[in-house]
Amino acid sequence: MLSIQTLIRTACEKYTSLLILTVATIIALKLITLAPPLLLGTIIDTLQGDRNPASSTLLALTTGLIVAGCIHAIITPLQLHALSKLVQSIIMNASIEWITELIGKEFSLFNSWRIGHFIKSIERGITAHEQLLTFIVTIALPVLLEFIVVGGAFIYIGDSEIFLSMTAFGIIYLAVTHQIIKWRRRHIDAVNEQEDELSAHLYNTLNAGKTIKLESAIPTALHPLNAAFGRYADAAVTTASSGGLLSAAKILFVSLSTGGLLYWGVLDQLSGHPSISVGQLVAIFSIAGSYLLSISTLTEGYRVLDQFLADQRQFQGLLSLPDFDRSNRLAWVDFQRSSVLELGPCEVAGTEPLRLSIKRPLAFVQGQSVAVTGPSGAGKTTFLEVLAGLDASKRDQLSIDSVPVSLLSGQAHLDALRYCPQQPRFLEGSFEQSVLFGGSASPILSRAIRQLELDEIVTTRQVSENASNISGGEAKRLSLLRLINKPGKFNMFDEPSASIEPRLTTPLWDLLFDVFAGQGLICVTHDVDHLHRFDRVIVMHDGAIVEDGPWRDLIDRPAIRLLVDEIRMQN
Ligand SMILES: Nc1ncnc2c1ncn2[C@@H]1O[C@H](COP(=O)(O)OP(=O)(O)OP(=O)(O)O)[C@@H](O)[C@H]1O
Repeated sequence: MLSIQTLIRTACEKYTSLLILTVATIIALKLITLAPPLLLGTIIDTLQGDRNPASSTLLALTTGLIVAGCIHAIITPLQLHALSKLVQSIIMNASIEWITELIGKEFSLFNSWRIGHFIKSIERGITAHEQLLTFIVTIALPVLLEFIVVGGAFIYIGDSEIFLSMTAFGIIYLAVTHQIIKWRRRHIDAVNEQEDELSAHLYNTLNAGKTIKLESAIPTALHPLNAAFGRYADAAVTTASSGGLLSAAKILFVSLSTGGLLYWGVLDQLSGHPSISVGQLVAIFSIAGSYLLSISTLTEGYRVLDQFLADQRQFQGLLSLPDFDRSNRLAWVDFQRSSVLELGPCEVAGTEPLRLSIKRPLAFVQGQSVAVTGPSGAGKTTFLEVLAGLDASKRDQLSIDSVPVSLLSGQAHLDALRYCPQQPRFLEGSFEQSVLFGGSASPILSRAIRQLELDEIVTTRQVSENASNISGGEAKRLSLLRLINKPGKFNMFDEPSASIEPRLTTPLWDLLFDVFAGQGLICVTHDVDHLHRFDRVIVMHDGAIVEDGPWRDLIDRPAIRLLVDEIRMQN
């Protein structure tokens, strides 16, 4: 997570010329805004002081006033362009960095994240940084510059006491505002929490939108969402009302300070020996007014800063979650030609019975093909994910050629243990992008594409978002290509033949046995008709391994026959 200092350092080091241009345009704007009140004051004094003022002088002063307005109009878009370019460049790079970091988190987190909630937190984290940078460059820095410029102007006019009194009053105002902002923080947190909740409900509801409509269940489905809208509205009202106090403080500050200033000016004029002319009074009043407004804008910036810190804390929480690839792991290991994957006794807890309970050590030889079967909910996917090293808490018990997987770098781990989940997932775009995720095609791929009858899709189509333009069976077949294209030492498929039409089931298994002959092939499958083709079959029930051996040795056992009947019925 980027701290405020890092944001500022990035602006100074990487975007120096943009920063200089932004600051220069801001200074120019501040200086040019001083011109109209000073010129106006001079015009008034010239008109008042001289019975026959030179018309050329007055016309020159008036022209100066108009020219100042024109310069102001020219610099403003330039300043906005430089500012937004600076802020957006920094935020874009930071956002890319954050998302890369989040994608690199542990596998298990991807199951637990509530996507809508998560998206909202990221969005708010990014917006907070954007607002903070804008605040620093457009408010904090200009107010500092204005302090110097206005201070100089008042000293020049000879009224430094007025300037000091205004500044002291501004400091009191900021202190009061600080107390209000501190008191308001819990309301802000509450509204943020409700906003995240709302986003989570919205995502879930829209995700299930098609089914909700099919079941005519809109009122039921919208109930939690509507309740979330209600809670958000309540929290938003409280926050907005508490924000009213800040507005009241601002109005009080501006009216008391400008009123006080005018009071002093009027008394000065009435004294008989005024220390300043009417024109100077107009100029002072105008410059001081904009200075006081800038001080009140500072509080708005402070409110944003406070919000930023809250969003930063939440975002920091996400970024501090454990990474999959930690440093000091072995980037490269000289594995044996035919490796052995071993898993020690371990358990994965869940609802009773245990999701997985491995009582004895297991070994998988690379040349072996292994099927994992059992009824639905037996723990097959849980087991396969442990074997693929996706469960961080079991990586110490998992080893390849006696090297614990926990010691391997992320890349070495994922190159050795390849895993194809049950649910096909794609990126959007061309075949290489969407299916191979940017990888290049190996020589074996064209044969696999032909055998799985995917030629037409691969050559003519682009996979759309959510793969909505291809069928479920096509998606499943396409998803298998990744491991075929880039096999590892052990290749694990979760239900490779699920959703595949019966006509293509045998060619699919033929392909897998052919491509992965002599390499580790481990498949979770309900496809009992093809179990005899595997060297070894592991049968699971209630999270435990109940049988393990060649299918021909297992098939005649009465318990296995019963399980096979159960699996066939579920198919
Ligand atoms: N994230 C989770 N938290 C808690 N329990 C879970 C979780 N995921 C799955 N389970 C439970 O763990 C058990 C094993 O699930 P698993 O997905 O491993 O079964 P499976 O044999 O692959 O089932 P299927 O053949 O239906 O895909 C099931 O009872 C399931 O309800």
